[in-house]
Amino acid sequence: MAGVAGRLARLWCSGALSSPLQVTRFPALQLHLCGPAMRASQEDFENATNQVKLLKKDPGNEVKLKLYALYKQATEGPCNVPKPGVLDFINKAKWDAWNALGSLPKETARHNYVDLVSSLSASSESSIQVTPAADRKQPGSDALVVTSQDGITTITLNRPDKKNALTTQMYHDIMLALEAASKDDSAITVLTGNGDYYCSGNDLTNFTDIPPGGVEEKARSGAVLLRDFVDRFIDFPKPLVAVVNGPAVGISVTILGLFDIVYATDRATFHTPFSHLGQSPEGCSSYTFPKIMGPSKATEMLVFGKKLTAREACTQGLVTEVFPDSTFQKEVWVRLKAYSKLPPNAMRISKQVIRNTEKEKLHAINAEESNILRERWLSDECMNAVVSFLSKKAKL
Ligand SMILES: CCCCCCCCCC/C=C/CC(=O)SCCNC(=O)CCNC(=O)[C@H](O)C(C)(C)COP(=O)(O)OP(=O)(O)OC[C@H]1O[C@@H](n2cnc3c(N)ncnc32)[C@H](O)[C@@H]1OP(=O)(O)O
Repeated sequence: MAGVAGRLARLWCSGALSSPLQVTRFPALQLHLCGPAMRASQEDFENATNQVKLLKKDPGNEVKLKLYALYKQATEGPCNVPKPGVLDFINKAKWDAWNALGSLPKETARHNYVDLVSSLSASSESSIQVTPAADRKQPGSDALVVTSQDGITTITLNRPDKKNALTTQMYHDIMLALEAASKDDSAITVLTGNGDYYCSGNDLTNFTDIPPGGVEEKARSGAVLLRDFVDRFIDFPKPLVAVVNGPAVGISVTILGLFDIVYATDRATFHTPFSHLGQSPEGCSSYTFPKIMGPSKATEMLVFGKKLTAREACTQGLVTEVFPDSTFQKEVWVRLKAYSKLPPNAMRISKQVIRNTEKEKLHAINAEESNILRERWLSDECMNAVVSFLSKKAKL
């Protein structure tokens, strides 16, 4: 718990709380006790802590301190640490905020925290809404945030400083999240990214963690992971929507052929530079792309690494609809919320009728692509491209 609180504190107190005058004059907290019917569950609370990380608007110092205090009270109870010195402005402001909650019960603090996050989310332009309880496992790291509301489960890639590049942990977490979403009571599942990128594809540092079995072992396990990962998309039983909030690279583009709908901001681009990287197509794109856009356009993308704009990708049929960046989030979520109210069983069955005929073929293609890529990863062409990127000599 201290770790989460620490991260929250670091996240919000680093720059924003640098003015001690500003933070020390916030008014006393207006808190009220709530009855049993108003209590938030532990899961609501955990969802709210995830939601907080996705707020797009800075809520201001006072609110940040309120959140900090409520979080501490909800997780640790009344303030129990020594008061920081008067010159330690930031920690003193935080201590004051926590201490001001007195003996407020943990449950009430949890409820007030959820309430506060909920009001912030409603007023922010974030695409993600505060989530009610959903019967699902949370993935094991902050790099992926899963929320559920209004019949929509949203899986958000949350490594904006690394352009949402996919670590091996994230592949595993996405698989877990898809598994849970396939069983929860949501009607639609969405994959999106936090920050300016949708996803920059495979994290190239995945190549640096070589096990005792050497590079062959690494390539072998990488191919198994890739195959499992793509299999989950092939088999996903409910409508799967990509909300492409910015540029997309590599595997985040190829798997779009397995989504049911792809909405993109006009700022998005679609780039599969496999030859540049000494690699080969995956995500079933060797089959879905020629089918979607014809073999020649698919070759331009998958062999020559042509980067498509959102509008070009829409013309080619890879993207369903493009929205102006300024209204993207609003328009897309209004649309998805309306769709999510349709009868969920009918939607699921209709999706399966559309997709099931291809499933067996897609699994075979996935297996083949993964095998070919395993060999590619051992090639000089691939090694050189990865070393070049990691030594900052090359970018796409
Ligand atoms: C044998 C191993 C197997 C492992 C298991 C794998 C299982 C599945 C594999 C599936 C295979 C998929 C194939 C692909 O996805 S190919 C595509 C790979 N992606 C790339 O090559 C993109 C590389 N990134 C870039 O070219 C540029 O970063 C960018 C995306 C064009 C953005 O450029 P920009 O100038 O705007 O931003 P920065 O470069 O400064 O990026 C900010 C920081 O983010 C780091 N970053 C970005 N993308 C990646 C990435 N894909 N991998 C690792 N790191 C990435 C970048 O280094 C910066 O970090 P820094 O701030 O620390 O310098």
